[in-house]
Amino acid sequence: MEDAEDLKAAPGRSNAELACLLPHPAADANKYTRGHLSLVVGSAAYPGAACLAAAAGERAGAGYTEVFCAGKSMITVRGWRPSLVVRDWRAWKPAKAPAPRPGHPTACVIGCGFDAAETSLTSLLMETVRGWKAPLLIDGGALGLIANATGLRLARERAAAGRATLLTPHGGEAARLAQGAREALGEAEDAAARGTRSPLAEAAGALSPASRATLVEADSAPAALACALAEAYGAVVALKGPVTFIASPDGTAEVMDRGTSALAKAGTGDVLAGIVGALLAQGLSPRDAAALGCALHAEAGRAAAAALTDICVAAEDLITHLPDAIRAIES
Ligand SMILES: NC(=O)C1=CN([C@@H]2O[C@H](COP(=O)(O)OP(=O)(O)OC[C@H]3O[C@@H](n4cnc5c(N)ncnc54)[C@H](OP(=O)(O)O)[C@@H]3O)[C@@H](O)[C@H]2O)[C@@H](O)CC1
Ligand SMILES: Nc1ncnc2c1ncn2[C@@H]1O[C@H](COP(=O)(O)OP(=O)(O)O)[C@@H](O)[C@H]1O
Repeated sequence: MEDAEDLKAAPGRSNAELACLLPHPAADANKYTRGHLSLVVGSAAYPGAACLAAAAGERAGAGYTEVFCAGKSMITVRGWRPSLVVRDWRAWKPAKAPAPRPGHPTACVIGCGFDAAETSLTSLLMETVRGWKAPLLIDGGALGLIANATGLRLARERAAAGRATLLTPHGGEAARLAQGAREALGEAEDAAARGTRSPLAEAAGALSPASRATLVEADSAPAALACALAEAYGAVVALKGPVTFIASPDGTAEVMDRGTSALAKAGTGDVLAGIVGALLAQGLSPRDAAALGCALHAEAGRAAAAALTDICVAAEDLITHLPDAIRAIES
C-alpha cells in the first residue's frame, strides 16, 4: 500500500460504467433466481431501521426479501410492507444456510437497528460472521459489536475462506472500528512478545506500515482510514459522509461525491444498507455493489430534494425516488 499521505482515491465512476452494473431481471427470472436478501435487523428499540433497510432492498431489485428481527419488531415490519417475509431472529441459522449456488445469488445484511445495549446480539453477529458463506454486509449497531480483536479475527477468517464482507460505517462507527483494530494490534504485540504464535499476531505483522500508522492516529483522513480498515478487517469498506470513500483490502479506493446534504437525516444509512445488500444479493461484487449502491442512494437523495426541497427529504423518500435514480444513471 502507498504511504497514507500519498493515498488518492480514484474518481467516482461514470453513469455509463454504473449503468452496466444495473441488475435488470432476465426474461425467464423468478423470485429466487433474482436474488435472495436476508436482513438480520431491527431490535425492539429500532424497528424503523428494519423497515427502511428491507423496503430499500426490495425496491433495489432483490427477488425475495426476508427480514429476521426482534419478536417485538415483527408486527411493525409486517404492517409496513406486506410483501416482506418476516421472521423472528431466533429462526436465523446462518451456518445451516445452503452454500450459494450458480444462478441463485444470495446475501445478508446485518446490524441496521441493532441496539448496542443488547449484548445478546453479539452472539447473533459472531455466529453470522463465522457461519454465513455468501456475501455479508455489516452496518449500524453491528459495527460496534465487531470492533474488537475477536471481531477482527473472525472477519479476517472470512476473507481467508474467500467469503466476501462489506462494512458501511459512518464517521463514528469508523472510529470504533479503528479502536477495535488498535485493540487487536495490542493483543497481537503482547502475543509476539510472549513468543506465542496466533493468527491475529500474524495478521497484525502483515499489516502495512501505512495502515498501522493510520489506525494509530486519532484524526486520519477518511480515504486513508477507509483503506486501513479495509486492510485490517479484510473487507470492502464504504466510509460514509458528505463524500463516501469505498476501499478494498488491496489498498485501492474510489470516491463517491454525488451526495447532497438532504441525506443528512436519521435512517438514510439504513436505506443505503438495504440498497447495497440487494445488489450483493443480485450477484454484484462488494466493490461494484458499494459503488452502484452509493451512487443510486445519492441520486435518489437529489431526486427527492428536487421534488420536496432539501429541507423536507426523509429516509422513506429515498425509497420512493429510487426509480428516478435508476433513470438518472441510465440516461
Ligand atoms: N428509525 C430507526 O429505527 C433508526 C435507527 N438507527 C439505528 O440506530 C442505531 C444507532 O445508530 P446511530 O448512528 O444513531 O448512533 P451511534 O452508532 O451511536 O453513532 C452516533 C455517534 O457517532 C458519532 N459520529 C461521528 N461521526 C458521525 C457521522 N458522520 N455520522 C453519524 N454519527 C457520527 C456521533 O458522535 P458525536 O460526533 O456527536 O460526538 C454520534 O453521537 C443503529 O443500529 C442504526 O441502524 C439509525 O439508523 C437512525 C434511524
Ligand atoms: N452532508 C451530507 N452530504 C452528502 N451525504 C450525506 C451527508 N450527510 C450524510 N450523508 C449520507 O447519508 C447517509 C447517512 O448514513 P448514517 O449516518 O449511517 O445514517 P443512519 O444511521 O441514521 O441511517 C450516508 O450514506 C451518508 O453518506
